[in-house]
Amino acid sequence: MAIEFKEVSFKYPNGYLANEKLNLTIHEGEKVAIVGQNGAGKTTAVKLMNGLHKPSEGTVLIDGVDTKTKTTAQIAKAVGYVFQNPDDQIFNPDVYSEVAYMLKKLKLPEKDLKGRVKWALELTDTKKYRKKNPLDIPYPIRKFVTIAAVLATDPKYIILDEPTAGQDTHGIKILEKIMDEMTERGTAVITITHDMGFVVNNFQRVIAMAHKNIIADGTPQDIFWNEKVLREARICRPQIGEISAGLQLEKQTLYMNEIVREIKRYVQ
Ligand SMILES: Nc1ncnc2c1ncn2[C@@H]1O[C@H](COP(=O)(O)OP(=O)(O)OP(=O)(O)O)[C@@H](O)[C@H]1O
Repeated sequence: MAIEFKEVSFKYPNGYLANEKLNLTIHEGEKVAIVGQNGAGKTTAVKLMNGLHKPSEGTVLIDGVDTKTKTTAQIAKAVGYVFQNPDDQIFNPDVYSEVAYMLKKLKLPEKDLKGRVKWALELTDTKKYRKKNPLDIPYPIRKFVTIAAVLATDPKYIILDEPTAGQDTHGIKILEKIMDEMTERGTAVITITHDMGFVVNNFQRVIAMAHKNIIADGTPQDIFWNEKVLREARICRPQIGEISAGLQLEKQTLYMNEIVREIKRYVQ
């Protein structure tokens, strides 16, 4: 079971080509970060995954089914997409209704609906806001409300578009807990982010995009020690990597525990 892109290109109605011949496979249960400069085509690519966009050329398959043969609503049952801007997603007058909305549409029995909403609100730490108007709560929490609304539908694949934007350390911890819980349940988590520290701490697979295309797909080590990829995707090596490079350690690393071990070896 997988999301597969085969030579996928996408052109916006104004003729702008935003993705060009993308090839990609993401399996159920995988955790993947997508990184790259602004305008590289990341959001366009993930919208192709859940049918918000259909390819201009090539094929997107969800568990073997061509997205062109399904409506966005049908695809969204398997592939949940959390918008970059929560205000593009939220339209209900209170948090509980927002999280329950899709489940009502799917005609889930009342008991199951309540259980799912409770679970999603607890996992995202938004339960205490359930009676509030989403517009009256701060942006980072509003973002978690939109995550809860998608989690509640229990998708096989979940896309988080820049979930780290505006989050403090507490918010990042909640995000990490959500991603871990989802991958444990076998859900694939696909995350666009500009926070490279978050990437190395949470992902073993990183896709780097630049100029409408995927320029690298590998481990954090493959991505962050490749100067050409860093330059083209206009991304920075995470701080631990910079320190490691600056100190010219024998074993270059991106990870805190490893750099501590390496430095201890020098001072002992
Ligand atoms: N509706 C649209 N019509 C025309 N061009 C668009 C449209 N939406 C996006 N684009 C263009 O497509 C390109 C890719 O946009 P996309 O949002 O996929 O990039 P991104 O990598 O997600 O960037 P960011 O990190 O800034 O969100 C950009 O140049 C953008 O201006």
